[in-house]
Amino acid sequence: MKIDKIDSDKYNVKINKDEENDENISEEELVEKNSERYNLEEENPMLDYGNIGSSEDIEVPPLLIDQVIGHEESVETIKKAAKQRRNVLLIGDPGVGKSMIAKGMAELLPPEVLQDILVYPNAEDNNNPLIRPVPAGDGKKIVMASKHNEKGYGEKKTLITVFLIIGVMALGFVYNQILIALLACLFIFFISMQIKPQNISMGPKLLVSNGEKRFAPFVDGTGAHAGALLGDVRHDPYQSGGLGTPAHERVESGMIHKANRGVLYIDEIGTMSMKTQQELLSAMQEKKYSITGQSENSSGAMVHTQAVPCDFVLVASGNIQVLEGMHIAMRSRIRGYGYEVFMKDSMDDTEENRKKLIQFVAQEIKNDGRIPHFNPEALDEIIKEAKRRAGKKDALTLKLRDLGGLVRAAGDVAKEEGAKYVTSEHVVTAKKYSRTLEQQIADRSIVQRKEYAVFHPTGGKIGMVNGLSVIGDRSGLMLPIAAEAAPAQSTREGKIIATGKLGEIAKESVQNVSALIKKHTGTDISQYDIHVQFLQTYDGVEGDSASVSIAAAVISAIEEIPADQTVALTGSLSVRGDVLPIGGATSKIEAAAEAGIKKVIIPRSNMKDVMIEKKYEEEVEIIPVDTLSDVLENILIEGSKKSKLVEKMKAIGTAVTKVPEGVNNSYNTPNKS
Ligand SMILES: Nc1ncnc2c1ncn2[C@@H]1O[C@H](COP(=O)(O)OP(=O)(O)OP(=O)(O)O)[C@@H](O)[C@H]1O
Repeated sequence: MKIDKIDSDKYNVKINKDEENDENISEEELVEKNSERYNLEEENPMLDYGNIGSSEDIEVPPLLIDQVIGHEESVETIKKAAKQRRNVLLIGDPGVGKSMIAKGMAELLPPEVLQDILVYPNAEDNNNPLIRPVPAGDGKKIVMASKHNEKGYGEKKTLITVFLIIGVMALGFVYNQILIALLACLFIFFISMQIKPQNISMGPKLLVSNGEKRFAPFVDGTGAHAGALLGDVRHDPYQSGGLGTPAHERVESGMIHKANRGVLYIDEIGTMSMKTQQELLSAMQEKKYSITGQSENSSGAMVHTQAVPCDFVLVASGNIQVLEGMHIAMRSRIRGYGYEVFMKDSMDDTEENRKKLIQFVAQEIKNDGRIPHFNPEALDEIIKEAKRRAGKKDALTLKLRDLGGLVRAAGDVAKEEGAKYVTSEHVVTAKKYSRTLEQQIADRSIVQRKEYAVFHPTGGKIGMVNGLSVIGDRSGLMLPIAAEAAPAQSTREGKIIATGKLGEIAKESVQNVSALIKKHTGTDISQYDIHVQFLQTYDGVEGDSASVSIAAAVISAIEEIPADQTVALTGSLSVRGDVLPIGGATSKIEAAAEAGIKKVIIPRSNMKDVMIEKKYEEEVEIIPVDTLSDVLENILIEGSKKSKLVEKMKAIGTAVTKVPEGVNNSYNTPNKS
């Protein structure tokens, strides 16, 4: 900590020296300056492709589980779970491969133990159909044999009926009693329709068929209602007089039964009703579950089959919030008889992982089947994008569903041009088409805000700063913040009035900064009513990283020192005045550059995450900071008021570094007196 602070002071001196010439800095100089700070030249060296001419030469493993990229530990656990038939709870972001892993698990379960399930009528109790499991493949044969008997009988019956009718009509002609003969024929016809021998109407129905399956079944029960999940018995209005369809014919299996001896996958399990989760739990415990009509008003509710086997492995998944809606007993069951797996959203940027990523591209092309293969430069462009999307410099994203979208979009562009291979240019073009909704909203908001002059990236203004935020996953957004300080109306203490969704964050950061301001500038902000406003904030904006910006706006307002409008800033502020890391550094810097900002202040610890596109490197200077005083030094417009304030504020950093080594200085806030 001590060394950090001393370094940061030195660094600030360097920044200040650099800034003497900032006004006339050329694009090349700016790139050089930025590259010194965040090692541009290190970024994305080409992968050695050896004798790989295109993604066509990359082998795609036959088993789905071996196609899963970047989750080695999770895959290990899944393999263990498959061997022992354990339940699994997969927690992770959308699109990181949860359902893919569950499908892969089904391939690992032994297929030779699969069963077909037949349902038979019960002669003793019509409403209690009988269940008979048979080895996979036999179910169909049994039903076919029964149908064959039925067909033979039907043919015979038709033949006899036809003979009888012809005979009666002949007699009618002979004795000239045609009308009586016609009535007799009609009677014979009705009788023949009603005759069904016992053994034929008792033929079974195939409830679950696994005959042609090479692997254990994988059943996706996501979002299924109770009937589809647990089975149902259809309603039949013709129940009186024996005219209706027999009860066993109306029984429908549920997903839990179809998943017997395989995998039942349920995404967002926490959104399922507690009742259904409870039923699912008892099915898991008993490994068999009787089917009944799910609607109380239906005739199906009277039917109750014998217990139907449902010995499935449950793979439940969702994001971390899903745990809130999950039945406690269900979670405990998975924990006790299975594994909980937390899935990563990024992997280290190593050569091995880059190779896995190009294997992913080859897989997506093969699965899509409609796009050309990628040449090495295009593969490199995908690796670069995976780095950018990870939001960290030494990482590659594992949100591969989204990245797969870019692969397909690039393929479509190449196909439209009739190109043999997808090139890096196609990938760059595709990025424009595969922008997320949030990116499109962010882009449009920049244009709109410029049009309506919500922010002006020139000159200085008191109490107004350009904050930066992210919406969605990775879309940067300018977040202009205005603060106004007026003497408190109440004699006891001032108020912090912050409007909009980010109000709470604004209040917190003003409270955080109040102690610092009082200690180091002597200004007691409780004597002011402070108004903070986020100008034209889009609802989905996340505001954690706005605390440094709010503090800067408030200090500028109280001290009446104008803030530089060519500067944008982001960072999370600690109560001690340290600027802590935030997410989405790259997209925030790019959004600032798009908006015409010249300098962006970011937490120093985020410098390793900066991967802005080449075109922005020439447009914007990135300034790393450690403390609030560094921020003020860079954002406030030069003048005697500023120099005095920054001098005082800098005392925080120096005082903190003077804590003796070995002492945990987080509990030793310097005492000015
Ligand atoms: N780790 C991965 N390795 C290889 N391909 C992946 C991986 N993650 C995602 N994909 C690709 O993305 C597709 C979608 O992933 P999948 O449906 O498994 O994500 P998910 O985590 O289950 O998402 P959700 O929670 O939204 O259902 C996969 O079919 C595959 O093509």
